[in-house]
Amino acid sequence: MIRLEQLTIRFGQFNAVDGLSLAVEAGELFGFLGPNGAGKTTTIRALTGALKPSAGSVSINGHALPWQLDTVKPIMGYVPDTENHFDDFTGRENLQLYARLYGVDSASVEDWLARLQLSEAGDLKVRNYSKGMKKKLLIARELLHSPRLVFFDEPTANLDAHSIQLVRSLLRELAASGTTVFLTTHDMDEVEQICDRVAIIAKGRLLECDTPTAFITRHAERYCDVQYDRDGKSMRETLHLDVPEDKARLSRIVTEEHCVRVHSREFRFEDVFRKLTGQAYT
Ligand SMILES: Nc1ncnc2c1ncn2[C@@H]1O[C@H](COP(=O)(O)OP(=O)(O)OP(=O)(O)O)[C@@H](O)[C@H]1O
Repeated sequence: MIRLEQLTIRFGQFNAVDGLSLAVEAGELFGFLGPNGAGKTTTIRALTGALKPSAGSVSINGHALPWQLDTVKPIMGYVPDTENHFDDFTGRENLQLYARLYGVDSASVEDWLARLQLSEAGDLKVRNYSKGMKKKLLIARELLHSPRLVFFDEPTANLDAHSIQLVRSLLRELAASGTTVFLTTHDMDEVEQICDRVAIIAKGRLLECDTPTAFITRHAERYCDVQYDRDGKSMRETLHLDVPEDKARLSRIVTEEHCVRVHSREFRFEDVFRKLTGQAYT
């Protein structure tokens, strides 16, 4: 569905995206991660035809962007990280306007208002919406025309815990129905919960691309917290079990001290992200 081949986007002398190659297949929920300023939004702007590659290429279903944008635009949706509603219109009117533009049945407006739990707020002017409501309206708007490929730039930022769960379930449902979902997020739990595959970039370059589980298996570091009692004083240490001295130290504590607790730490996707991007920035 998506192919990036050595994509480079230059602003003056600065390479915001630097020789990035990626392939995303139809129906994948693909996480595109990186620290602030890594080049995620710039890449999405190239993928939605808003920026022309300085070098390399971007294609969707074999159509090169931005030149063949008109061919692929009808199958694409883009939920940016900032919303651009008509504030003096109600939520319902905003969706009705887009439904007419897309040639979509008005029943679809009610369906999407309901799916994003906005039916009750549908007749409220958007200027009176909360940030979270505006984000959900944006998501509804970009899904009205049943796109086969949707770009989401931090879709759960500013949402409460219920809405976050609602949107995550929706993203999984979209992928299950064959829609390709390209997601940027800074929420590493979200990545672990819902992404099929993930690419991590830094300074515009690809660091690694794989499933969340494979990332964790490959990069896992085993730590344990140990607590023991010495002469009535509580002592705590954190030991890195992949370092021989720490492993020997744990063995000594367990056999020679009055050990109260040994607690192994879970290695999470967030640890992988910090490890990889930390290395990229040192
Ligand atoms: N129009 C522009 N002109 C000059 N520099 C730009 C422009 N757009 C983006 N940049 C620079 O390109 C780099 C990548 O920006 P981008 O917005 O793609 O990062 P990001 O990964 O989306 O970051 P964040 O997680 O903070 O949203 C940044 O250094 C940014 O300042």
